Amino acid sequence: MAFLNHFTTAYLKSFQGDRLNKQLFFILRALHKSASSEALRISAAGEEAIPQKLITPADVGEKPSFKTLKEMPGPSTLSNLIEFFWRDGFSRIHEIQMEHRQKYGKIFKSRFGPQLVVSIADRDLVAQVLRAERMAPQRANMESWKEYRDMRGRSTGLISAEGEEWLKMRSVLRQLVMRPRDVAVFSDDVNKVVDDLIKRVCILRTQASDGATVLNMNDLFFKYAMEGVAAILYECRLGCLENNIPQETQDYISALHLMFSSFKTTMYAGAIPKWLRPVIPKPWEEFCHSWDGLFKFSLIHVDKRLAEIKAQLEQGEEVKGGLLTHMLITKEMSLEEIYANVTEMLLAGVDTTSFTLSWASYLLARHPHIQQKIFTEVTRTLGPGTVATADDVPRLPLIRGLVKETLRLFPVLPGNGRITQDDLVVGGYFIPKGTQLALCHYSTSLEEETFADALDFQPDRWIRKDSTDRVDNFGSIPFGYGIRSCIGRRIAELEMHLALIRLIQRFHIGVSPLSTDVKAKTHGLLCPAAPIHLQFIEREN
Ligand code: HEM
Repeated sequence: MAFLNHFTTAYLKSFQGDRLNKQLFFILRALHKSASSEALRISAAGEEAIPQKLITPADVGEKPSFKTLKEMPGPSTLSNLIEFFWRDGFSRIHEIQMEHRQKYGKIFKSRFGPQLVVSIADRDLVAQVLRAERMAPQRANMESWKEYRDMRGRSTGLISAEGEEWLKMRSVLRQLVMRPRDVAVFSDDVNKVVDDLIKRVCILRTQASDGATVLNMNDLFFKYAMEGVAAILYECRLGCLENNIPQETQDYISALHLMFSSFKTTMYAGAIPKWLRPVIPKPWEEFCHSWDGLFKFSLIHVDKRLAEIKAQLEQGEEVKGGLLTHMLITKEMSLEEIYANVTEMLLAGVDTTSFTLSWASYLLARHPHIQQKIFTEVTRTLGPGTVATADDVPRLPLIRGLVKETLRLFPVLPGNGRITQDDLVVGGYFIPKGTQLALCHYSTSLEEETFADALDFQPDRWIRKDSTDRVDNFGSIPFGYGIRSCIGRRIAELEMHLALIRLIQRFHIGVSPLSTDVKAKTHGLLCPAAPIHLQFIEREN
């Protein structure tokens, strides 16, 4: 989901902010106040209803004490250019976030040509911005995504849609997958994919010279995540974990790799102005080519299910099914909207989940004592050999802590974006409506004030001691927050929890001598900078 990274949005929107003066701010605020006093945000499962809070002059004191964007510190355009284009800053976005936080403080600005981005690297300020969101928050300018869809006559999906269009689709989808109990029904489907994951681990380790090592875990988890999410979205199996992967699945994987491996290329597709495309055609061509591949795959699977449903109805049979069947039968979304949403969800759901699983198993391997503690919890709670379902997960707080802690240390999306829909005062600065914000989740999740010994891997820090003890959420919000947060969160958690439980039940996971100390790099998402090789040693039950 390279699109979510704040630096990728840098080119997207021209900034008009510094011009607004403080007097105008008071007039605008007064208008906003009357319009929004009773506004409540949509209440959704897992999306708390929060009274909309706009920043008013009263909030900032009778005498305005806020500063303008001109006064905000930050790196110069030139140093940014050098950092990104000469020093390959694109692969160190998470580190640059930390460096800038250190150097410029909780809030700073960066300029990328005409685009100004305000970065917010503080838990409480991030909370303030997200709590003040309106009904349909905007993440970034999605012009290039929309242009492709218009060109091909396709609809936008949740990621690329905005405003009313987005709100309509979101209200359909959130009813289907936002609550843990909505996705619990997919436990059996996901467990079948976990069966295949375990079989694959067994095959791969027997092929290794030591009979234990699986090389490049992310390759395996990529296939697992794709198979898992497709089992839920398309209600079918793709064969990713088989010895011979079917051609159409392979074509899809290539399209997906093209979208991400050429991260810079796809980023430039949006950055390069249309008039320059005849001179530099490759980025836009590759961008369109990978989208063609992704849509083609969804069309095949959605159309197949649609044909099955029609045949069943013609036979007078009762139609039963999962998510896709529900969407096709209820027709709350048009067929084009269904194509677009399953395409975007599959795109969003594979690398995110597989990187997190790779990091989680790497961390387990690096911390055998913690792994043993989790193994003990799992065996004591479930008993030997039990295949866990979603209903068991609440009784396994360390498994949940493992995933949360992994995402705190390695948030797949190290930064997220928002375009302000109101004028705001944040951290003492006046930020005009329409400003691109970058929420620096990587840096907030490593803040000592929120997480003691922040660099240490401690899954048990997420276990509540009593009902009053709340681990502060805004320090680490890997799935985002509020109405525009990750729609696939519960699906991802189900896939990760069930896979990790079974791997821990069956194997002791160790670091292979072939794997050195693996660091993170940013490649759109935060991913391992080197392949992770792990040993899987069968446990004796
Ligand atoms: C570890 C796994 C995952 C992580 C860490 C993750 C993280 C995120 C984040 C941070 C956002 C942006 C939220 C915001 O702007 O506030 C997001 C959006 C989104 N994610 Fe995920 N995600 C994961 C897995 C998935 C899966 C499995 C799916 C689909 C099945 C999915 C589908 C989406 C979609 C469609 C959006 C856009 C939502 C909207 O704009 O309404 N994600 N995700």
